Amino acid sequence: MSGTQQSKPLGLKPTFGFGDRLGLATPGHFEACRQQAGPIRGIFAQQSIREMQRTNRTPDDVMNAAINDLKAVGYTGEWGSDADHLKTEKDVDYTAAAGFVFFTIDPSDDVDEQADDYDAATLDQRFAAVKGEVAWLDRYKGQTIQVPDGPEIHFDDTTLKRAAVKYGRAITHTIKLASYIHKVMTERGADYEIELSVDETAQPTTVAEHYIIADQCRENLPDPSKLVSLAPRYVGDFEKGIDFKGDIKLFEASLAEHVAIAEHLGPYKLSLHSGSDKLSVYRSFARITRGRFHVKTAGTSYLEALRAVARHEPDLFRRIIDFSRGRFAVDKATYHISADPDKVPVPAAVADAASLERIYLDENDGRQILHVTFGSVLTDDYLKAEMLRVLKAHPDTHKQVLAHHLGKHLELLREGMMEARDAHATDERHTWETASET
Ligand SMILES: O=C(O)[C@@H](O)[C@H](O)[C@H](O)C(=O)CO
Repeated sequence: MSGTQQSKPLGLKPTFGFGDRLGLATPGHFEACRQQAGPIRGIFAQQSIREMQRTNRTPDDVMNAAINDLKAVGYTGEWGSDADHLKTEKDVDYTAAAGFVFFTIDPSDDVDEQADDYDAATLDQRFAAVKGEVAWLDRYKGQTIQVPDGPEIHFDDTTLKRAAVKYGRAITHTIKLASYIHKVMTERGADYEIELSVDETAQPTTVAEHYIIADQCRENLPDPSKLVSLAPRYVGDFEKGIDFKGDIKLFEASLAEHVAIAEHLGPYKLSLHSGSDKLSVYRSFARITRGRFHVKTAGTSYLEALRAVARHEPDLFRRIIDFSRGRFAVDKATYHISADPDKVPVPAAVADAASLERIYLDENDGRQILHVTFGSVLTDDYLKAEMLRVLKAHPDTHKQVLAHHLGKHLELLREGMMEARDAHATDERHTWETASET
């Protein structure tokens, strides 16, 4: 298979992840890129281990769906593949064998998610348990570091203890898994790149914690240049399938500090997970990162597939809604979402098909009910077969709704990049334009 059909590392170029849980979305994803991406590169094969487990799909299924659909549209440009939320060496073997070249390390199971709430006594107790794993602590002890164009960070004892308790074991896990990825890809003779993601944790990553995580990666990864992306836990709420919740000005100010650290210790991109539908922050995310970003989406494409089903077979859409409502209480368990099904009318109470589409695909609570139950629907033999039948019978509708919806995402990101370029036209610092040439 020719090189142009294989995914490749995309370095510091602006990238957008198109998670496809069905294996039929790439035509619409590619069309969205064709219409709106500009210099943003598409990562057309992106699934987490969790998603593949929930949909009974393999890394080969995900990779081959992207390759075949890109070949079908005659695309010979560069594109990426993201083996997302990897936690173990087995996850690495499983996805590397399918040809993935971008590996998202997720050490969140080793993050102490209550660390910010510990009082001094509890913090000392927790610190005693991790002390043996954080020999790096002395490197920062008593230091005050002024990050160029960024925050002044004071590494006082409490800050260091809290960072050690919160991320100490996650740093160890990251270095170990990154070293294994390096070994596997070197043996395969394949280039690769890494993202570190702690986005799915309860408490925001402080600038001191970001600095320590990135500095330790720079010191200990076999090839630090392979760390092209980092997803801290940002301030604000990034719930699945709906727009950003929080103070945008606070988010922008915090993001600017994270960007300064990434430029100083990297450079590497900042990554935004659960990027689906975060339309209110996209322009500032692209502007403040100056186009040095990665955005990940997945659930929103599943919802657009349901929109295509709703438009052609409303009775099947009703059946999927009823089934999803029955599964919601169980499936919502691993997500941080605020949907309340009691606030959403059951399909039998909504006669009009257009109203049902609006309630369950354009309003927050309905979107989240359908979003988090994707795994149950896509592992129900009848509903999955019916959904695939309708989408295969109406590929143009599926492609059109995806291109329209994901196109809105890309358009806002591109506008933010243009704002950055205009604002920094005379700035000699690396901007997204030079990155996109490397
Ligand atoms: O649900 C998943 O496992 C993925 O969508 C994962 O959350 C991914 O990293 C993401 O944030 C896409 O929106």
